[in-house]
This record gives sequence, C-alpha cells and structure tokens, in this order.
Amino acid sequence: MGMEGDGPDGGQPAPRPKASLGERASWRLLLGQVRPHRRVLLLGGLLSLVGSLAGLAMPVMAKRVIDAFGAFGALAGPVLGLSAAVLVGALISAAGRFLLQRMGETIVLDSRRGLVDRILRLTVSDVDRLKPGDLLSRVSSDTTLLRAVCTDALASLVGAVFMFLGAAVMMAIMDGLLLGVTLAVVGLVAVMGVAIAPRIRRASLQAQVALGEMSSMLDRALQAFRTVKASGAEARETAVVGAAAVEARDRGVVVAAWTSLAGIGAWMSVQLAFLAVLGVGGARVASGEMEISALIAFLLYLFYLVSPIGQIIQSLTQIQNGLAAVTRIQEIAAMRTEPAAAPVARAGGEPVGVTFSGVVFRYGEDRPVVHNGVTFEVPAGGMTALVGPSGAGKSTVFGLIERFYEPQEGTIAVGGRDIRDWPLGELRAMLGYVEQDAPVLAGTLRENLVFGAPGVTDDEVARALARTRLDDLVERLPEGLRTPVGHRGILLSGGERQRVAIARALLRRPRLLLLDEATSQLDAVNEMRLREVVAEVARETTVLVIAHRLSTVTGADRIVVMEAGRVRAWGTHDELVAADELYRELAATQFLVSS
Ligand SMILES: Nc1ncnc2c1ncn2[C@@H]1O[C@H](COP(=O)(O)OP(=O)(O)OP(=O)(O)O)[C@@H](O)[C@H]1O
Repeated sequence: MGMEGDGPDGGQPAPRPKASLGERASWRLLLGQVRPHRRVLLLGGLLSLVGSLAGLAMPVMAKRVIDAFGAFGALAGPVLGLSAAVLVGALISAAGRFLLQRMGETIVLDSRRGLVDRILRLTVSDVDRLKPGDLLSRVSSDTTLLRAVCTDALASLVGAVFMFLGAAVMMAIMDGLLLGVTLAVVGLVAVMGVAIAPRIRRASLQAQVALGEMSSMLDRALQAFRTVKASGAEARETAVVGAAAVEARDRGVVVAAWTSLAGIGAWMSVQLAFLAVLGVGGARVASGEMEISALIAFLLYLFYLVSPIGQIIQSLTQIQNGLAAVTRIQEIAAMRTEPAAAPVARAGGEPVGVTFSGVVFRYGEDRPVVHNGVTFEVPAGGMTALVGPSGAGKSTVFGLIERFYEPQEGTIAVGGRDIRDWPLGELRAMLGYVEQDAPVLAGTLRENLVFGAPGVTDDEVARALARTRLDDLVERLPEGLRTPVGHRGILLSGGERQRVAIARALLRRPRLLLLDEATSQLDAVNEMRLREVVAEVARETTVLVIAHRLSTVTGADRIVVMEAGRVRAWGTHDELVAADELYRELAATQFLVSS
C-alpha cells in the first residue's frame, strides 16, 4: 500500500514541482511527527493484527459449523470457538486502537506546543506582516485536523492494512485463483484513488486557508469592536466574515465531493469483487472443482479483504486533509525565528547609555527609508528625550534598540557594546520597554505588574506602585492587586494603563528605560504625575523618553530633535530654543515659549 502517497510524485519534478515538493515534504513532516512514537505505533498495529487474526479465524470456524451441519456432527464446539474468536478479536482490536489514538493525541499536543513556541519566537518584522487570526487558526483548527489524521486515519490505516494483508494471505492459502480475480478488481479501484488523492489535498488546503482568512476577518472586527459599532459597520463586517465563511464552505463542499467519489470507489470495489468471485467461484462449484463451503468461506474472507479497502481509502482521503494542515503548520516552521532566549534574571546594575552611529533603516525593501543616517548619543544615567514631528522615526529608534528589527547600515551600541554582540536575552533584560499604547494583558493587576519579573517580592511591587503613583488606585480597588483588569486592561483608564506599564518595566530593574510616552491621552493631573514618575526614575537609571508633548521634557538633561529620519539638533531646552528653528517652532505651538 502507500502508493497513494508517492503516486502523484512519480519522481518527476515537472510539471508541478511546487505541489509535489510540498506533498513530499508534508508526508515527511507527518511521518517525522509519528517517528518518535513508532514503538507504540508498532505495538498498536500488532494488537490490531492479532485482533484481526482472531477475526480471520471466524470464516474457518464458520466453514466448520457448516461442515458439521452436513455431517450432523456436534455443533457446540465450533459455535463456542466462533464466539470466543469474535470476542477476543474485538477486545484485542479495541486495545490496539486505544493505543494508537492515545499516540495521536500526544502527537497533536507536541505539534501544538511546538507551533506556539515557534510563533512566539518569530521575528517582530515577520509577525507585522502576518494576520493574528490566521495564526490562531493554525494552532487551533489545523492541529485539530492533524488530530483527525493521527487518531482516526493513521490508526485505521495501520489496522486496515494488517487486516487486508491477513485476509489476502488466508485467501491465497484457500484459493489463489479467486484471490487473483479479487485483487484485479481492487487494483482498478485503487488507481482511481490515486488520481483523486491530490485533488482532495488541494481543496482541503484551500478550505483551511479560507478558514484562517475567516478567523483573521473576525479578529479584525473584534480588535476594533467599539469602532465597528460607532461606525455602524456591524452588518458590513458580518458580511465580510460571512464571505470568508462561504469560501470555506465551498472548498469544504469540493472536499466532500471528491471524498464521496472515493467512497463510491470503495463501495464499487466491494460489489465488483463480490460479483466477480461469485461468478468465477460459482462456475467452479458447479463443475465440482470447489466445495460450496469453501466458496462461502472465501466470500467471507472477501469481506475481510475489501472492508479494509474502504477504510484504507477513507483514511487516505482523511490523510490528504491532514497533509493540507501539515503544510500550513510547516509554513510557520519554515519561518526564521529568534534564538530561543535563555531566561535571564533581571539585569539590575549600573545605568547604560546608547549610541546610534549612521543608522540607515527601512521596514522592508519596498518601503521608504525611515532612518537616513541617524547619529546620536545618550549618556548613561539621567533623562534624554526624543522629540520631533509625527513620523520622524522616533518609535523606530526603540524598535531598533530592542532588536525587533535590524538596521541596513550603521551600528547601535548599548553600554558601549554593539547590540549584535549582546546575547538577545541579556540585551532585552537590560532594557525596560513601554510601548506607545502601553498594552495591559488580561489577568489580574498583579499578574500584569510582575509579567517581566515573575520572582519579585511584594515589597518591590509595593515600591513600584508607590513610585508610579498607583498605590491610591490599588487601595480603591475592591480586590486590590488581585482585581482583574479585563481584556487589554479595559477596566483601567488610559493614564492608569500607562503607569501600570511603567511599573511593569521598572520591576525588571532596567539599566535603560525606553518610554514611548503617549501623553496626548492624559489629562493635566495624570500628565504631571507621569512627569514626576519619569524624573524620579531618571535618578536611578537611564531614561530615553519619546515625548509627544514638549511640556513633559523641558527639564530633560538632553533633548534630541529628529526630523524625517535624521537627527537635526540636540541640547537642553534652553539651548535648543536658542539654536534650533524646528524646536523653537514646536515649543511655540505648544505655548512653552513666546515666539
Ligand atoms: N512596523 C512598521 N512597518 C512598516 N512601517 C512602519 C512600521 N512602524 C512605523 N512605520 C513607518 O515608519 C515611519 C516612522 O514611524 P515612527 O513610528 O518611528 O515615527 P514616530 O516619529 O514615532 O511618529 P509618532 O510621533 O507619530 O509616533 C512612519 O512613516 C511609519 O509609517
């Protein structure tokens, strides 16, 4: 067997090298997942075989029962033997199937864990281009398909192949000629199966892609749930998700059509083989070459031979679906990942500085240049502010320091050492990073605070809360630190979310705090609190803050002014007001100086 697997390849690279390569690689991947469990597979298969052998004894017993009829002999022995064979066979088969199915569950678990691990280690630049919904669907729905393959299809396939072989051997012993007739018919149908298999795989792949698309469309609507409602776009978004669902249904129907056709093939093989054997065997009984009981026993074996064929075809069509899923799982496995970061304890230690030298960066080959020779220096300790018009490339500076992206030219050094020479885990452990939208994860307030440093003590948490002026909030909350903050921290205000993010970063004891400060969403009181917090933190560590409002940074030790991917000036507030036109303009529009 197994010809359905390598049939379409035919060892020829043309005419669809990509499809056949994909198929072979998918098979290899599927088998690679099974390989570690080959002992269980063998044991399960063996038990199925023993079970089948017990089952195979049945026709022989039946023959003896019939012969006993004819000879008016004792019936009790053969009937008891028959019953025992059926019972033992069923029990052993069930044990074999259980083993195989348990193996399937383990394989799915391994593939889910592996997939999640890989997804979380993908690079930021790759994930920027992927759709979160589609990634989710790969972990949930594609691995579920894999489960169907490993638990049902693979288990049935192994059992059915053993059954088929066992029956073929018994039939060969009984009557070689009739076996030849049977196999000729079965062979014809198998050829049909070979032709159908790749079509099922292709349609199934398209169905899974459509399902992934549907998840990402739904994800898009849920991510912007309030905007969808406020824009009155519910019906339109429902239609968009619905269209993707229709596509998935259509592809599923194609899979169903081909699968039914394969099913007809299996059914035909049973009927045709039965008729052929009845015809040829009947003639031989009529001519006295064969006993009628032998023909009946052979016909019973025929069902043992052809019913696994139905199962084999069904399993192979199911495996085609699984191969489609493996292809999608494999796409993630083929993407580059960051090195697995060994967990690094909180860095602690002296503040460090940052140096950018001639950094040139664009987000993609077809994207505009964002940094066009950025050079500046942030000394260790104190507060340095990055200011400049929107789109100047300020947030990008942070992404580069964290090594979310690699610059095309120039070097970046942290603590006097090129960031490419730092082990990634150590580099990131030195940095505290507060994004512009300061995400808060679902869970309790405490879980959010200790997210970056799970081992911190309650005293440290209390200190971080006091420093970020969150202690009042915690006192007011009904369950204190154990209060759930809701999905994406929706139960907190914008200012609170931001301070939670800062407290989280501080608990890692960073040697350099990167703070992308979206003060625009804060009211005057919150903004002042934040300014106090930042000034306090800057006494202990280096703070590099992206300021969207100059009011927060007038007191900074140094201000770097960026414009259109370059640094145009740096100095203190007073120096810049005196020397830099753009800074003076920015300051004037924000009522910090009279122009
Ligand atoms: N992940 C990304 N992929 C592709 N392009 C991006 C990405 N992030 C930012 N950009 C582009 O890079 C440019 C600089 O963005 P950046 O966020 O660094 O600017 P900024 O100075 O921080 O702006 P703002 O003050 O509005 O936050 C923008 O034109 C933006 O479109």
